[in-house]
Amino acid sequence: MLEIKDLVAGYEQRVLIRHLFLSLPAPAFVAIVGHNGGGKSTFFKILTGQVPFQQGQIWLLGHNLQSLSHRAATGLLSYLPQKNTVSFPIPVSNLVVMGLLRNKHFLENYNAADYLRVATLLETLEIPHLANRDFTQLSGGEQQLVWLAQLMLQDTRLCLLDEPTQQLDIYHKKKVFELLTSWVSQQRKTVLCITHDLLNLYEYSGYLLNISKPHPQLEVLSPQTIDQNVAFLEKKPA
Ligand SMILES: Nc1ncnc2c1ncn2[C@@H]1O[C@H](COP(=O)(O)OP(=O)(O)OP(=O)(O)O)[C@@H](O)[C@H]1O
Repeated sequence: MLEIKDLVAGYEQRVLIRHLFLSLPAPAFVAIVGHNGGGKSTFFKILTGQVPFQQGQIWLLGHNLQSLSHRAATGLLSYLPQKNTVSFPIPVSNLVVMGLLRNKHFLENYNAADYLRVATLLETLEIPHLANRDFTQLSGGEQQLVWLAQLMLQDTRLCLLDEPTQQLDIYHKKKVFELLTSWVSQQRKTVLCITHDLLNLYEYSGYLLNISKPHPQLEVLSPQTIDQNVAFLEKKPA
């Protein structure tokens, strides 16, 4: 699914990722953790082609990342950034349906079946009441759930989510982690999820990648590895 060999990356003089090796089986849930400014979002920006890397090789579903253009558009992966803004009024269902954009021909309209899929997803996320609301007037947490619905609609094998539970209340954090891990077990998706909510992960299986460690590697998610990583992250960053 995802093979990384000797990745070195960062910005100008500051190297953030040093000699990262990773071999990720599919499907899998991976929690990506680390201190603020440690390079987690940068790692996703490398995978989506927004930030170049200095050294190494990345293979995604058998494709060499450097030979691919417009990766997100190819349908290989979907990506939910940490900050996503909309500056014009738009009903929630019209924003979510755009998750189907890559399946459409130029100028092809969304149809009733598309909107039915949107309605079903909004039900799954327990936000059907938001369907006709103006997105720009929603709370931060409500907006986050709407973006998640749009990402789900893209239906890609690899999903990258940058702090999808950041603004959610306790109930919805739990609900979203349940949903993400169920995509893996039931729909065979591979989900890479940047999060600071380690304490929400005790009951799930998958992996943990701590970008702040000197030699980050996949660790099997378990109460023990969560506790070890919490203890590590409680210390001042090096
Ligand atoms: N375009 C850029 N040019 C130069 N430096 C950048 C750029 N984008 C991010 N950085 C720096 O790179 C470092 C890592 O940023 P990144 O957003 O990857 O961290 P993060 O681990 O996702 O942090 P957080 O947990 O706070 O979201 C930060 O110090 C940031 O200031």
